[in-house]
Amino acid sequence: MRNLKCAYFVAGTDTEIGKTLIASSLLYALTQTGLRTAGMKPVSAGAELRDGIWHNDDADALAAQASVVLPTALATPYVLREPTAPHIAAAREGRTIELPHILACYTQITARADAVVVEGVGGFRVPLNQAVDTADLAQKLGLPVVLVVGLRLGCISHTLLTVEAIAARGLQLAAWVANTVDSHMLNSEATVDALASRIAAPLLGTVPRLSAESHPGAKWVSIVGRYLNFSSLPGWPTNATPLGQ
Ligand SMILES: Nc1ncnc2c1ncn2[C@@H]1O[C@H](COP(=O)(O)OP(=O)(O)OP(=O)(O)O)[C@@H](O)[C@H]1O
Ligand SMILES: C[C@H](N)[C@H](N)CCCCCC(=O)O
Ligand SMILES: [Mg+2]
Repeated sequence: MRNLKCAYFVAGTDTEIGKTLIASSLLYALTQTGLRTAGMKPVSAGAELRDGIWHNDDADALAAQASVVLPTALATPYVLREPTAPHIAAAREGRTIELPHILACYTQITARADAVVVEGVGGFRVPLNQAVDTADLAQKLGLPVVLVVGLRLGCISHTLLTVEAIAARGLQLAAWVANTVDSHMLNSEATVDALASRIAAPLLGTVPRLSAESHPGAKWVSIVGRYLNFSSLPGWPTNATPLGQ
């Protein structure tokens, strides 16, 4: 913990809306500054067996942008096999997700890294077991939250509910990102404006829907950073150069 300069909890308005993409982009930008960076996906649901090891795509994506190599047992203490609600996936494997174990892993990670990005699972109140959910995990970690909004019809209410839940846990909403899920959405700019006028935290930027055609041969993690200005994040390293420059 002594060396830790910054750490963030990346939450989302839903599952499959870009948390991993934005968390990876954050890690990419932090790694560029020369910091020792680590990614954590404490609970993952959906894994495939390769060479006798269960792999989760999110955990692998974060690890690919981090400079500190962590054992899976620390970075992702719960690699669950089925791509379903984690408490259900865990129960079907005869496992129970335990918050104290996740917190102990996080503490060990902070001893090895200067910057840590933790990705949540699904939306903000996904159950982890019968007693606790992702919001409890975020609260116990006590990290500033970066909220990824999946920009599509319905996201206004999802976002405002999530912002309320973050505040109810006494957590700091450090910033939010609008990530385009539906590129055909009507009035997407007005939607972002409507959210911006209701959220008392900075908008890091709006990420368009990327495609192999729009950005041929490009690494998406670096492309995403061009649309985001991370500098308002608490603890953001002062030597970081905006990725668009
Ligand atoms: N702006 C974007 N442009 C193009 N593809 C995107 C964009 N954002 C996300 N995606 C794609 O959408 C899918 C879901 O994104 P991602 O895995 O980051 O979501 P998530 O919120 O982390 O999901 P989960 O709840 O499973 O962790 C991925 O295939 C990702 O590459
Ligand atoms: C499998 C998926 N991609 C996520 N990892 C888990 C999403 C759980 C959502 C649970 C829910 O809110 O209903
Ligand atoms: Mg993810």
